[in-house]
Amino acid sequence: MDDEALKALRVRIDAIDDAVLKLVSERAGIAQEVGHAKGGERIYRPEREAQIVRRLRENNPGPLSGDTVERLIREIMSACRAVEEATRVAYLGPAGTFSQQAVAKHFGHAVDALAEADIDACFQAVETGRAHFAVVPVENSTEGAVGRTLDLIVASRLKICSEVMLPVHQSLMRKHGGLAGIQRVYGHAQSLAQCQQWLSRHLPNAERISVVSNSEGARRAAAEPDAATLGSAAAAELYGLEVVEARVEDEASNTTRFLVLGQADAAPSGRDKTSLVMGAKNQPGAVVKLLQPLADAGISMTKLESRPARSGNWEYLFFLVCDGHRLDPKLAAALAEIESRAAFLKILGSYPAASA
Ligand SMILES: C=C(O[C@@H]1C=C(C(=O)O)C=C[C@H]1O)C(=O)O
Repeated sequence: MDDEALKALRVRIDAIDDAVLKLVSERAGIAQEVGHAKGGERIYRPEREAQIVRRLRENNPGPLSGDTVERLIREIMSACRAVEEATRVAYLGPAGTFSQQAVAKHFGHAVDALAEADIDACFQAVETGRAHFAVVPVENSTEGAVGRTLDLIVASRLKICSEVMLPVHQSLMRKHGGLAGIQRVYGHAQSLAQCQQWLSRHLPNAERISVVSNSEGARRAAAEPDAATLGSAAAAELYGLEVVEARVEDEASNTTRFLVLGQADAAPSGRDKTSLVMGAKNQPGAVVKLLQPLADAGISMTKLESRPARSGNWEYLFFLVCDGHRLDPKLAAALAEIESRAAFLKILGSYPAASA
């Protein structure tokens, strides 16, 4: 391309950037007005943001991917919210964890992300008002449920107001060098489990050491030249490590689902999910009886998970996710019927279904 042609294209790009800036500024101004109209109510509206994301994904003319369009509009909404108030979001720290990535994916970068020591502290941060929201992992497509999150949510008064699906790619990282000479591999138990086949094949003699977080593994690997760690590639930059091999997870579609917890759940968005937990009486057919009202109403259940209730042996709690909002008349009726049959029922929240 000759210099003149390049120059002409850059003039067009500059004009577009000026227009983008003008429009984004105008958008922030309107969001500010909406914020004032809300008058002290909470600013973040997950159902509205989900609708905006869905509409733009549907209207996406290309060549940008749907995921990219979502990332851009979420970042713009993040910036617009920040003009109104600094949203504080607690997550399972330290920095560099997948939980921090989930915060950025959902809330964008214009929030105060607070790194907490454990999942308990994430709940407490919102319960005590130190944070507005918490983002906590609840299940992984390879490794299953995160028990601590389920146990805490039963007792907490916090509500689920959103979900975040994060594709999880594990990297093997070390201070310097390749696979040769790696004696130990650090990682969070979930990460080690997600990569066990790969580790057995490529590093059969390395010891696997479970640590509280992948970031702790990164911290150790940075100090131990014969050690490596698993974790998000973001940690490599943060801790001065080299990525030896990217995408070492056994399942290419490895995804972790996170919940956003707040003081209230979300209003209907048009495509929602509802999470609930119920206690079954210790009787034959009790679980079937509890689920029957959903089946009768033609409501599909996307998840059923059982946990010991910890209130005596052989008592179980059932965590259930179904399609629909608790305010939809059909689901509301089914829930009322379940409540009349269950030893215990708690609705954990209705929230927009994630688009990807
Ligand atoms: C502007 C609003 O407040 C927040 C910001 C939004 C945005 O930037 O589009 C959307 C929903 C809210 O989280 C609104 O509710 O419309």
